[in-house]
Amino acid sequence: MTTDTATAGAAHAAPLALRSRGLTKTYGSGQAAVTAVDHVDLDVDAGVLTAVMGPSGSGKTTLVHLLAGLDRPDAGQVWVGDDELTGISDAALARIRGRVVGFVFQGFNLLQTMSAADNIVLPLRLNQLPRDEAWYATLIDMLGIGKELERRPYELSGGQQQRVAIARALITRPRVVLADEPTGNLDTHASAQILSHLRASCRELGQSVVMVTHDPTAASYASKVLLFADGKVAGHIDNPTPESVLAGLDALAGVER
Ligand SMILES: Nc1ncnc2c1ncn2[C@@H]1O[C@H](COP(=O)(O)OP(=O)(O)OP(=O)(O)O)[C@@H](O)[C@H]1O
Repeated sequence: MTTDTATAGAAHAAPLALRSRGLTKTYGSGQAAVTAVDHVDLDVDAGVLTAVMGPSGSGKTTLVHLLAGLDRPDAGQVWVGDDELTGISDAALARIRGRVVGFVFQGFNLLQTMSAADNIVLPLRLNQLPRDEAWYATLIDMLGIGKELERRPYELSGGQQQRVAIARALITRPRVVLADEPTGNLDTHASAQILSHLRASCRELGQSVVMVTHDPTAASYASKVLLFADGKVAGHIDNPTPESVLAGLDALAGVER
């Protein structure tokens, strides 16, 4: 992810999964106003895993909700590929969002009355998209959930549920998957598995993933870490390691090492 100042709509050498210009969101008004996202320009490369890190309250969740079209900005624009998510009707937004954006949010509810398999294909039904059996089989195989398909979510472990949620996010082949703390409640082993799957879906399947995390180890699975502070992009780290991420966060907080 870069913060270049290329004009919106200009040709780019590398394909972009996601783009924003002047993205701004303020909560409240008057003295109580908080600008959670403050004129953010982003270019997210296609086919890579990007992590977003920063202090609590810096605006990360607000940012991914705006990028996903789950929330409306006060100003600015968002594009997923060539589709603009801003400045369109709710109906048009829902139509685009259902087809081009996938979500993996912490505690994102799987429907308990449905089997894992039915949960996974639900976005296809909701968006009247055809089922691609080969793609379904690829996802089940990559995520290792072949034995879990007929079980209900409450019969699955947290890690298994999260893998089902990832399959559901990927089933429509969305251009972008946005994930908010996708490993927040998982143990180290389950986290490593989920992150490997997300990274593999980028490397092997050309998926683009933007993931908010507080965990430097989780962030080190990404190709790029975006550092976010006070609603703004404060820098980024290429090819991150847990150490370089910690150093970046310390620098952000003004901590000497
Ligand atoms: N619905 C809301 N109403 C009012 N203020 C909000 C709302 N949602 C978020 N905020 C405020 O906006 C700022 C950014 O919040 P946000 O949740 O985006 O931060 P974050 O970086 O994701 O935080 P954390 O890492 O703690 O989850 C915070 O000051 C928060 O209090």
